[in-house]
Parts: sequence; C-alpha cells; structure tokens
Amino acid sequence: MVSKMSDSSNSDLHEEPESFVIEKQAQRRIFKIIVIGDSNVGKTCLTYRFCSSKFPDKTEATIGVDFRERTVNVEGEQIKLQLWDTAGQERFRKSMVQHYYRNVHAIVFVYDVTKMSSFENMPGWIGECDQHNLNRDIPRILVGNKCDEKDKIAVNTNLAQKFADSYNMPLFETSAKDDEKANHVDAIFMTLAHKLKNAKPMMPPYLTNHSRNFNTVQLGDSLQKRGLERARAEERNDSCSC
Ligand SMILES: Nc1nc2c(ncn2[C@@H]2O[C@H](COP(=O)(O)OP(=O)(O)OP(=O)(O)O)[C@@H](O)[C@H]2O)c(=O)[nH]1
Repeated sequence: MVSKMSDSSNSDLHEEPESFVIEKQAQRRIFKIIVIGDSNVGKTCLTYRFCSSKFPDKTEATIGVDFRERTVNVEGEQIKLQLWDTAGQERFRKSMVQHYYRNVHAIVFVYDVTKMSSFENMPGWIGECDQHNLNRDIPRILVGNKCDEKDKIAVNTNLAQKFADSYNMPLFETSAKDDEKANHVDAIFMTLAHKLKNAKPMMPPYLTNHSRNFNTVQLGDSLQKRGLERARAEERNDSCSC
C-alpha cells in the first residue's frame, strides 16, 4: 500500500549540523502541485513513482487527497515539490475540493491513454480549475499515462497534442508502471520544477493568505469544450487525404 507522505530528497543534508539544516529548510521554497484527472488514470502511481522511485505494489482509490513530497535540486537551489494527489471519484472529492485549489503553483492533468473517456473529460477538469479561480498563467502539464499498454491505446498522440496546444500546455505521454520510463516521469515533474524556480519568488504555502481573492474571469462549459472540439477538427483535417 502506498504511504501517505514521503519525502525523497536528493540533497546531502545529512552531513550538516542540525541547526544549519533547520535554517536551510526554513529558507527552502515549497511549491504546491495538484495532480487531477478521472479516477483510475494513475495519479497515485505517477506521484509515487516520482517521490519513491517505484511503482506501488497495490493502490486503492484515493479518498480526499494524499500528499507526497520530494526535494529537488534546480540549478543549485533545493526546492520542495509538494504533490497533492487528488481523488478522481466525485464521492471522495466533495468535502476536500476547496482545499485542493488554494495556493496552487502548478497543475498536472492526467488521462489514461487506453481510455478515451478520461481524455474527453479533460475540459471538465480544466473547467473545474477555472471555476476555482486558478490563474491561467500558472504552469500546467497534460500527461497521458499507461503508455505501456501498447495494444490498448485509444487516445492517439496527434489528438492529444492538438488539445494540449490549444491550452498552451506541454504534453507528456508516459507510464508510471514501466521502469524504463522512470526517468521520463522524473522529467515531467522536473520540467515543472524548472518553470516554478524561474517564476516570480513565491511565499511558501504556509505563509500565504488562504482567504486571498482572485479576479480571474470564469469560463463557461462551452468554452472549455471548444479546445477538445478544435483538436478533433484539426485532426480530421490532418488525416484527410484530399
Ligand atoms: N498498465 C498500467 N497501469 C497503471 C499505470 N499507472 C497506474 N496503473 C494502474 O491503474 C490503476 C489505478 O491507479 P491509481 O494510481 O490508483 O489511479 P488514480 O488516478 O490515483 O485513481 P483515484 O485515486 O481513484 O483517483 C491501478 O490498478 C494501477 O496499478 C501505468 O502506467 N500502466
């Protein structure tokens, strides 16, 4: 069973005096990344792969949210990525939803490449972020998981890429399960870490004002779906032989 909280650090702090370690940790920037998408797409496995460097033996549907952390070195700075692995099932999300969306620094949207409905639901997840006033400028990444299931692929790369482009997000197709893709999973989160490091300096989440109000315009459902429709239309044009 996966652990609720793990911190895999690549720093060599163990050899430093305790007071120095505490001081260094106090200065360390923490970035909150939420991982969202349908139930069963592999959010828990992806975050576990990144934080514990392995595929979990067994997982159960996430209830509310699980947290995992990993400290990474980005261009000489130790930054802590705090991953919020959110429940995909509506009944396990309800009570926690407000907490997910506070003080978010980056978002990872996950779908299952073997399940078209999980991709088709992406506009809904993006819409949920908009409804909670998440700024469109915060880094976002689209991840198609379970690429190891080569015979079952239902969402082709071209369609996913067009969709990602329409939202200005990078697309990563990967597998939390495939050991050979472990570096790839790391690359996804490290891409975000680099983007976050170079963003404006931010206060750690525990120092920010939780009741902050945002003025982002909320987008309607129809606008959310337009990205998916546009990706589909462009794909039809691409595959037309005329
Ligand atoms: N083949 C394959 N199976 C995977 C992969 N990642 C996850 N799985 C399996 O997919 C199932 C769901 O994985 P989870 O990580 O629990 O999915 P989740 O998105 O966190 O689900 P919720 O907690 O309900 O939101 C499990 O049986 C995993 O073993 C992958 O990369 N490849």
